[in-house]
Amino acid sequence: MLRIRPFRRLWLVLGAASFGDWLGLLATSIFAATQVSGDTAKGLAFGGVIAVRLLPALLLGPVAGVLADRFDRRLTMVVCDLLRFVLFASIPLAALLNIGGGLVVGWAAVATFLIEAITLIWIPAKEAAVPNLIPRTRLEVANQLTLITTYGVTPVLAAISIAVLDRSVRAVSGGPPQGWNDPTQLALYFNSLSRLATALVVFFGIREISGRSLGREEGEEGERGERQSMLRQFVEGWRFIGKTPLIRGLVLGIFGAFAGGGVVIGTANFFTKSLSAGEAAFYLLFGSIFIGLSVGIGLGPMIVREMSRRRWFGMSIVLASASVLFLAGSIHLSMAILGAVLVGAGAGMAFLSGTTLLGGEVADEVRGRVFAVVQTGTRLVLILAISVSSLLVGVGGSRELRIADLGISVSSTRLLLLVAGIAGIFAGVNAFRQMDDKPGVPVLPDLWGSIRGRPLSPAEPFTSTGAFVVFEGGEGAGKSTQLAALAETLRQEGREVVVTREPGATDVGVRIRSLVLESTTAGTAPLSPRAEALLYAADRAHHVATVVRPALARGAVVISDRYVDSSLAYQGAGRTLPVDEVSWLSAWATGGLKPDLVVLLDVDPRAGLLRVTSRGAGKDRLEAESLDFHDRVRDAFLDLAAADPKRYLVLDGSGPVDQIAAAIAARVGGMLGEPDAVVHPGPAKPIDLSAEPKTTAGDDSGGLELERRS
Ligand SMILES: Nc1ncnc2c1ncn2[C@@H]1O[C@H](COP(=O)(O)OP(=O)(O)OP(=O)(O)O)[C@@H](O)[C@H]1O
Ligand SMILES: Cc1cn([C@H]2C[C@H](O)[C@@H](COP(=O)(O)O)O2)c(=O)[nH]c1=O
Repeated sequence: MLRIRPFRRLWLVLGAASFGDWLGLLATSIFAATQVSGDTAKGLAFGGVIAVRLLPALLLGPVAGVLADRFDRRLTMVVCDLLRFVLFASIPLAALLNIGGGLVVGWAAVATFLIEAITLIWIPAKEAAVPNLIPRTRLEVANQLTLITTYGVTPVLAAISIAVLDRSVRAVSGGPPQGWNDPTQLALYFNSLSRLATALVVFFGIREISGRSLGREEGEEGERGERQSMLRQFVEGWRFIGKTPLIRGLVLGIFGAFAGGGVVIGTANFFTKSLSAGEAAFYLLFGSIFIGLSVGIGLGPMIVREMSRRRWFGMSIVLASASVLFLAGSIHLSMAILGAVLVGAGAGMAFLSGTTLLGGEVADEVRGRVFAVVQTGTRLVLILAISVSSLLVGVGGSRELRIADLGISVSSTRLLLLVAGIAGIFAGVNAFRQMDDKPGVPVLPDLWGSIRGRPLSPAEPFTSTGAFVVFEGGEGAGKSTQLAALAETLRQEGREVVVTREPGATDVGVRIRSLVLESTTAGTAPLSPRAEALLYAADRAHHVATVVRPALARGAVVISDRYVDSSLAYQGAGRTLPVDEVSWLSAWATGGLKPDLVVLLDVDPRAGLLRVTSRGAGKDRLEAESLDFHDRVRDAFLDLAAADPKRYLVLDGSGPVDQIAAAIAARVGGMLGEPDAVVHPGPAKPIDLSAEPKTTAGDDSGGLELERRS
């Protein structure tokens, strides 16, 4: 990632600037407190500076995004940083003027307000520029790097630096620091210089940030007379957010997550009391949330791997909110610490996936405005959630609930956490629904598959008016015989029937069939199991795309001699390749197309193979496999049928041909209805890898249907 020159430079300056900003935040607050005397005044000065930092979001937030989308982002960043350079330096310089503590604190507050207002413009410009510097596929890693640098490494470094600076100054001067050598003042000078450095590097070293965007080109045209008004740009930004389900889901999800986080922060102090834990527990819980955040941001993508980022976002919010519920029910500090780590992990993953989605899926011309809304909204939601929840926790008191020997304190704090958790879960589910890019794909199997690098694919959109019947079974089970009989019956009823098979129903398939079934010539290496699986999958992909789907779309009844189950049984159980991998491969090859009915003809492999050899044509490569191999194949077929009994008709293939044919015709006839009213049982669904075997349902099989083998 850091090999990309403009990104490397931006990351370095952002790291330095973020370090400076954290130093600045700590220093301004401490600095203001040291300018006045008395506990109350110190507390007011400290809190006042923090409050003033949050205030501009209320006033300027919405406009900031318009500026980021309207003007050259590089110049916007440079001008903002030069102004911040001057303002940061002005705070300690004011103290040197001997104008009195009150005025110095007043100026610190004004300068902080202005700095924060400028930051509101700088952040959307920077956030909107980053996606233009790197390929989309690397955006997540870039976000990981910047988030960990900004919220993980630099705040810790800043706190350590201030402490070390303070100690060093005291050691050198032999007393408390005075005037310019005060570490808080030095930190502010450093903050100021870091902003100057950022401005210079962005101006001279990262010209790419100026890249053209439609909106800004429009802006330039506007200078020739057609320029959109700022008000219109502002309104359009909001309209875009309101009308685009992905963005709406993202924004609401992020707000929900921040509201939950705010409630956790607002109630944290009372919560630790309700655990009867000491003051240190408060800091322990905070530390745990931060550890969780780092885990979520740093390890999240490695854990979920191929998971759809849109799904991951909603799921992360649900994880964080469910963990808030867990926190609400914690009766011991160890439980609360686990809950706090999980809250942090969920929030970190939501933060990372949300930022990446915003960067990757929002068009450049509105990106600044969307980032500005998120930035402003999150601050407001956070302040509201913290203040309202810290007010409410005081109300209501607490009751002691005795369950067995445990005394659980049921306080308004826990109730608030409960409400926040439930509301967060709703926000997460709502975000998931609005943004889902795999509708119909079951969530947990998809998550499990993704963790193992094989996410489920959504079924290809496809309207079928026909029906898809597949014959499966071991060698010589009687598939071709029964398939021909069924086709004849259906044709006599006046239906369009397409008889096909795997492998070998297409020109490509014929060539694949000879590759997989012809015995290897002496001296050449035998076909490897994986290559064999891929060849069957390739045949299937082409077969489904060129024969099966078009026929189903026409309304025909498609009857295929073998399909996906043959791969699961032969390559999975027979060749002992991981069945879920073979299943995933077939699901991908077929776009998730499942048959409406699978007729499984079960015969003992010994009998089946005898039938095959009695045809006198010799054995192909698979027929020549060992009896053990064929036994495994048979068992696998029966297990698959048992796992999805409604979709299978399992018949004893050693019975009389006519009886088997009658049983099949009855089942298929019942499924299809009257010839001119073909009912398709349901749309194609993705293959669910998590299905556990279930018992076989009874059916109209004329007494031939097999019991499930244990
Ligand atoms: N129920 C049955 N009872 C006795 N013989 C049968 C029965 N069904 C089919 N046969 C015979 O068994 C042999 C194999 O039948 P068929 O070709 O239909 O099986 P298959 O499952 O399609 O075989 P393959 O695995 O080679 O595709 C044929 O000679 C057929 O006439
Ligand atoms: C589709 C499919 C088939 N096979 C095997 C099963 C048989 O041994 C042959 C096909 O021969 P048939 O006479 O047409 O039945 O191929 C397989 O191993 N995997 C598959 O996916």
